[in-house]
Amino acid sequence: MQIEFYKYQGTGNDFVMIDNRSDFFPKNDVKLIERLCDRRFGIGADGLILLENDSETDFRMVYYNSDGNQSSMCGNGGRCLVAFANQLGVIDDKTTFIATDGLHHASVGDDAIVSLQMIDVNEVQKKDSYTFLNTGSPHHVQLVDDLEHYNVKENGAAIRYGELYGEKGSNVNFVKKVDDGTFSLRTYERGVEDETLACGTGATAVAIAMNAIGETDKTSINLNVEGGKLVVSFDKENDHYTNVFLTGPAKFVFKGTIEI
Ligand SMILES: N[C@H](CCC[C@H](N)C(=O)O)C(=O)O
Repeated sequence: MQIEFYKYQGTGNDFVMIDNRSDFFPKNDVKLIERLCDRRFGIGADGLILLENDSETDFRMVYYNSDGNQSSMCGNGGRCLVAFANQLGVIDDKTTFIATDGLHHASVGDDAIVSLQMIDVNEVQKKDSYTFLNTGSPHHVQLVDDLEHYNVKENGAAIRYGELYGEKGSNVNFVKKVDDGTFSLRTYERGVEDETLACGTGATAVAIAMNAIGETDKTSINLNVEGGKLVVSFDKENDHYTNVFLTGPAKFVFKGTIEI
C-alpha cells in the first residue's frame, strides 16, 4: 500500500506526520514505524505522529518515538502537528486537541511560529546535582560546565539506562546558563536513544527547573537548542507552574509517498 506523509521540523526535532483521520494506519506495527523513521532505510525522523479524529476536540495526537514505540507527550511534535492541521485546513489559527497527557490549546502565528500550552507542573524534585520533573514526558535536568564539548550521548545514555530511572528511564537534559533569562541545553532523548537537535518537553523542563532551583526568577525564558531557539513561559504560585507555553517555529519541509 502506498501512503502519503508530510515531514515537519521544530528547531531541528523532526517528525513524519500522517493524516490518519480515516484510521488506515497500522498503529501497532512497531517495525514499520521504526523503518519509516530510519534515516537510511526510510524517511528519517526523531518520531512519527498521527493526526486522528476526536469527538470532543479538533483532533487527537498519537506520538511514536523513532524506536517505533508509542510514547509520552512530544512538545515539538505537538507544535508541528498544529502547523500540519493548519496546512490541511483542519483548523484555522487556534485549536484545542487531545494527546496522551490530556488537552492542549495552541495558536499558529506568523512565520510558522506555534505556541503550545503544556501540562501544569506541580512537582519538581530538586536534588543536589540535578532536578527531575514531568512536562508531559519525564526529564532529568543537570547543569554542566562545558556544554559545548560535553559527551551528551554517552553521559545521557548512562543516566537514561541507569538505576535512577528504572525500566521506564527518562530524557536527559544538560544545561548551561547564558544570562538571567537565557539557558542553552542539549538533550539525550529516550526512545530516540541519541541526542536530538531539540526537545520541546525538555526545553519546558529546563525553564521550569532553572526557575525552581533559583537560577532565574524570570517566568519567560529563552532556550538555545542545537536546532534553534524556543521560548517557555509560565505562571508560578509556590512550586506550582501553570499556563505553561512552549513557543517556537514548526516548519513544513516536504511531502511524499512511500510503500508500506
Ligand atoms: N522522546 C520523548 C518524547 C518526545 C519528546 C520530545 N521530542 C519533545 O519535543 O518533547 C520520550 O519518550 O519521553
